[in-house]
Amino acid sequence: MIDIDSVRKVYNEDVVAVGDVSLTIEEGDFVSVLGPSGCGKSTLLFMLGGFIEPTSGTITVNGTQVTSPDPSRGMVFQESVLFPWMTIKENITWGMKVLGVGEEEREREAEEYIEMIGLSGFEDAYPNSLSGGMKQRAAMARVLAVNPSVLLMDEPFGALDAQTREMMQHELLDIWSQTGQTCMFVTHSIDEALYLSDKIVVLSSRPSSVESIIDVSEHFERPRESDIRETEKFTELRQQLWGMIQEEVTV
Ligand SMILES: Nc1ncnc2c1ncn2[C@@H]1O[C@H](COP(=O)(O)OP(=O)(O)OP(=O)(O)O)[C@@H](O)[C@H]1O
Repeated sequence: MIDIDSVRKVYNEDVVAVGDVSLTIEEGDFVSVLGPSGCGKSTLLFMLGGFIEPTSGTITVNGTQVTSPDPSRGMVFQESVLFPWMTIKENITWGMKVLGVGEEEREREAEEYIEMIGLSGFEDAYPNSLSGGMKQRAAMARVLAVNPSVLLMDEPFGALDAQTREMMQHELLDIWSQTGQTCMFVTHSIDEALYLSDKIVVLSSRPSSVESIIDVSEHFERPRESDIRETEKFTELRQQLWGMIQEEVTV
């Protein structure tokens, strides 16, 4: 369980990036964060990752306070973070190597994740020879290979074309259903948040706090098909969320 308790972040003593956020995320839940531009979504995610320290308040994961980055919390960024001088397989096994996992296990795990993420046949390719979508899949495999219990994603599909983005959303749900990780997903896309999430957290404009939490799992069962986007309920929830964010922008 993730417990975010009265977390505030002030940059340079005057930019209140996160005002006062309290939130509980159950183990295995897929939670997306929406909110007006600049309301502190990425800052909140980086604090969860342990990359940035809150100015006040605490974040605990399964009872342990987050004070620094940890391999149990994997992070996927908008631009895939891969070493260009390493092959896809070397990139994926790198984190395990750093953690001291033996070669045989590294090979076995890498093969499993390469298959899971649909990159079989590209093990020995270098990142520059892959498409944007393939690079992002490899970046995800690299994070998943160290088996984090929490997956933090900052607009991971934001740089992809619409079609690839939809495919990646589907694949992410497929992987998540197999791994059961707790996911926190930051996005600007209401549709993406609705399709992927159990819950959607809407943040208010700066200084941000939790404006509302929408329970999507109440309305859509899993596994989800992409045609849930055509349902009346989806349209209704999209309009509700759009209204909330618009209201925050104009406050
Ligand atoms: N390192 C930093 N130093 C100073 N101010 C920062 C820093 N990082 C972010 N900010 C400011 O903090 C606020 C929140 O930024 P953040 O990127 O967390 O918001 P966001 O909701 O993710 O934004 P967006 O929706 O545009 O991606 C913004 O006003 C931003 O300019």
